[in-house]
Amino acid sequence: MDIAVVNSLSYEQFVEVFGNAVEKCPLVAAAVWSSRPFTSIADIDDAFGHFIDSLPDSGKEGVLRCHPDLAGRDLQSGTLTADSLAEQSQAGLTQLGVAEAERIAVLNSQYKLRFGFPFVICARMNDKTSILQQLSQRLASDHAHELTHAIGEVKRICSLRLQALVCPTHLGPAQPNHVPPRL
Ligand SMILES: NC(=O)N[C@H]1NC(=O)NC1=O
Repeated sequence: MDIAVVNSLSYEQFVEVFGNAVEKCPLVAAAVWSSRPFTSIADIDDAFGHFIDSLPDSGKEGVLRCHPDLAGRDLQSGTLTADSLAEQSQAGLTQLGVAEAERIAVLNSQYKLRFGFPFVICARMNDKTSILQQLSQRLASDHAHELTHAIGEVKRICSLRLQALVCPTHLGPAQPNHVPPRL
């Protein structure tokens, strides 16, 4: 879908297409629709990012709480969203050994107990080793830093989901040696 098509979507259609850009938070897409017309994917991405940043801490925590645990119950019971399943699978989290699965489950519980929201990381930019490392490291963080870090990861996940939905064409003609926008 290109930008012109995105800009032509009704809000119902926009929420249908982008409703899971932020995991299980269609409200974000519903709010971002007001920022049309968009000029590029980067522009859409900025609108999602600004809306998330504008939330109070309780709203940011709410966004995090909509995320499933990595390698958690939803993965085992087959109830992950298609986006999340593809991401967790790419990071190798569907292929964990018994010890690795146990370790991530223990760390996920400790993390939730400490911060009151689940550990969130952009699975597509990591593998199971770096995820386990960062989970241990971030457990030692303080609440304010961790909230900021986790929301940064939500925005990374969102950027990659947007890139998969919108093709990088612009309203103007393609430039030679065109470099796609960095998200
Ligand atoms: N908990 C968590 O990080 N979940 C997510 N990460 C990601 O890349 N996709 C998710 O669903």
